[in-house]
Amino acid sequence: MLFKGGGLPHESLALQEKLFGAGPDYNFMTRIERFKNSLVRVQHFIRCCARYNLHDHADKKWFEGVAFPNEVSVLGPHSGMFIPTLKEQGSEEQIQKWVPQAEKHQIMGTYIQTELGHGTFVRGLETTATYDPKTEEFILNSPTLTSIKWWPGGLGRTCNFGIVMALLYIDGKNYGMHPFVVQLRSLKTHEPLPGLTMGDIGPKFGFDTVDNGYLQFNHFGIPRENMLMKYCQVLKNGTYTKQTRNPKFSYGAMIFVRSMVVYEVAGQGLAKACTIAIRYSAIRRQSELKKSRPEPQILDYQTQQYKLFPLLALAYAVWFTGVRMKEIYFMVNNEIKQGHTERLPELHAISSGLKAFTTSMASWGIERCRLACGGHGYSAASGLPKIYVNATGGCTYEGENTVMLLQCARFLMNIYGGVKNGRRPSGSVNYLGERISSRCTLTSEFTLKSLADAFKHRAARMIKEASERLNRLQASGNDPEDSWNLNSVVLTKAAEAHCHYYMVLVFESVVESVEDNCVKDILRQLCQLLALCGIQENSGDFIQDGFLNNDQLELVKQKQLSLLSEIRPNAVLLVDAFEFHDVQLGSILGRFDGNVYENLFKWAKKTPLNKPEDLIHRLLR
Ligand SMILES: CCCCCCCCCC/C=C\CCCC(=O)SCCNC(=O)CCNC(=O)[C@H](O)C(C)(C)COP(=O)(O)OP(=O)(O)OC[C@H]1O[C@@H](n2cnc3c(N)ncnc32)[C@H](O)[C@@H]1OP(=O)(O)O
Ligand SMILES: Cc1cc2nc3c(=O)[nH]c(=O)nc-3n(C[C@H](O)[C@H](O)[C@H](O)COP(=O)(O)OP(=O)(O)OC[C@H]3O[C@@H](n4cnc5c(N)ncnc54)[C@H](O)[C@@H]3O)c2cc1C
Repeated sequence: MLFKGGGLPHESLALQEKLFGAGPDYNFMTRIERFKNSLVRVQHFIRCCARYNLHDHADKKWFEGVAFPNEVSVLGPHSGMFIPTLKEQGSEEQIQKWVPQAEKHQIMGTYIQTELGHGTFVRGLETTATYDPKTEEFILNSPTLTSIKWWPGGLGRTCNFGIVMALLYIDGKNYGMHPFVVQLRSLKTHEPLPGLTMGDIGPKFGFDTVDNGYLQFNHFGIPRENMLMKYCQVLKNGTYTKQTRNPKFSYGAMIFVRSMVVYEVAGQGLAKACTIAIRYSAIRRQSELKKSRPEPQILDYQTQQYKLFPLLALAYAVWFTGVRMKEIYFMVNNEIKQGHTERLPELHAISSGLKAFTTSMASWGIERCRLACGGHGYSAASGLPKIYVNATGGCTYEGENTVMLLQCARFLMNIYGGVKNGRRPSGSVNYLGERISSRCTLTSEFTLKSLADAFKHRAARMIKEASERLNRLQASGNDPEDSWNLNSVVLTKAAEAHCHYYMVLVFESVVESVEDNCVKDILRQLCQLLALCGIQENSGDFIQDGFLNNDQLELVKQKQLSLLSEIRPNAVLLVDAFEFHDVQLGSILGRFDGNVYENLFKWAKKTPLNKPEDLIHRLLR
């Protein structure tokens, strides 16, 4: 119950739906079959929402976790981007017009921003929306090959609406990127409307159940009322007005998804992979530890523990950080709605940084879980390939990770520059205003405070050095842009150090808040392991300025190893505590009942290659 709280009733309801749990095995389907099967489940999900009166987004999420295990359905872009953008960027009238239809799934939408030629550089997008006061329409056009919209989820076959990000032109003047609500397909025939060329972009690394698509506009007219007008308006006569608000408000949908991805993608993905690998390691027996004794569970090998327990600690850390990230998003977004925009830059920085840091760590961790399962980990029956291909997409979509770290670094450089000029930082960066201690106080007790302080020191030092290096590059004659580029590796590492510190701090605060002493002790061990592994893996960062000495590093190593034995008795319980149902894991290796071998054999017998098939038979005869 540490994790699920009020969500369980909805999950149990979803698990009762036969269509979700049973049905054909995903691994034996072609891409088209996977896509069709997902659509069937989407329709059933929509029926369930009506039947069980599921309106609240969180309630639906619990349901979705069972209906679409380890995959994104076309409902992802619809409920994760289309509806939030309508709500955040639409005027009251626009919200009244479209949101109820969208929430009842009478219209299905997506978020259409990326183009063939540009994804990262939003200011480089080329699609135009030119206002014509005579017809009171915006004319959407794709002027070049590279301006064709490319990637939006659900665009290929499913969605009949989309929010299109396009450059607004009035009277020859470019007003920059704005969001437009565009009907794409007929509500009767589902055919693309005249003036639109659209389809699916083809097979991908993962995301098989989503029809990521392309869209080319050929002078396609939409009513004036379809520009989302909460922050900027175009009047009938073509007059452009805007509130004196931050132009980056039109990037709000991206901040929202980045904030959610930490928990929904990185936290969930890694926790599932750890559940599979640790349960399987308790079932699998191999080799000899002692002569003439039964083969041990592979989880008893110290090397196996060394592979998996740090990932378990990381899974807990990312999960808690994801929950905190969501809370911060909703808190700051409420402030923004009330006109207080002061914390927007910090929200942008921390959501960009954590999205990048946690999805990269989770991808790496899921792959390590697969390796830790040996041969059976390589089989699709492990469930790990599906978890990996979907989670690793999070490193690219919603802002490529390096680019996101650089956004975070940009904020850190601004703050550090301010501190140098006497400003006091606050929130997640308040430590940049503190004096950095030059020696580490770490002792063999390894209190969580002393561990967090070590990460604080590392982050503060790396940010300071990145800033000083930037200044030196400029002082030696490079212009600001070249200096930034020549310093960008150092900047990304400073941003990672900041995110790492943030994650350790969140974990520490969760441990401190737990009242049950037994649970607290176990979580403390995990938090210590997370921090100690972070120190060891990045030991250069901690010894470079003499902060940590060799004796302390030796203590770190010793404690890390002793924690492995301390965590071992609770390891399986710690993954059971995530409370993933077998349907959500989709893994034979990670089955709750541990009945791995019998089910692997049954599963292999069902593989389509074992069915009589004329051509294969003729070729082999
Ligand atoms: C409900 C549950 C949800 C579940 C979610 C999980 C399920 C997922 C399902 C869906 C699956 C996939 C969806 C994927 C969808 C997409 O990928 S949509 C496309 C996303 N595209 C991107 O993310 C593009 C990335 N690029 C950018 O964001 C920007 O172009 C970039 C920030 C890189 C640069 O923007 P510029 O305009 O060029 O800005 P700069 O000149 O660099 O900076 C100017 C200042 O603006 C600040 N800034 C930038 N962005 C923001 C922002 N979003 N908010 C606030 N402020 C911002 C920046 O820091 C600069 O500030 P400064 O001048 O330093 O003070
Ligand atoms: C599964 C998936 C789903 C998606 N869904 C949607 C969707 O629903 N709607 C939508 O609009 N888009 C969607 N996208 C597109 C996605 O948002 C973009 O692919 C993403 O933002 C990365 O942009 P890019 O492809 O231009 O990468 P690129 O920018 O071309 O990245 C390539 C390399 O260049 C580097 N690079 C680029 N710029 C810089 C820089 N300034 N500094 C340093 N390095 C740089 C990157 O770090 C990277 O290594 C989706 C993508 C994927 C993979």
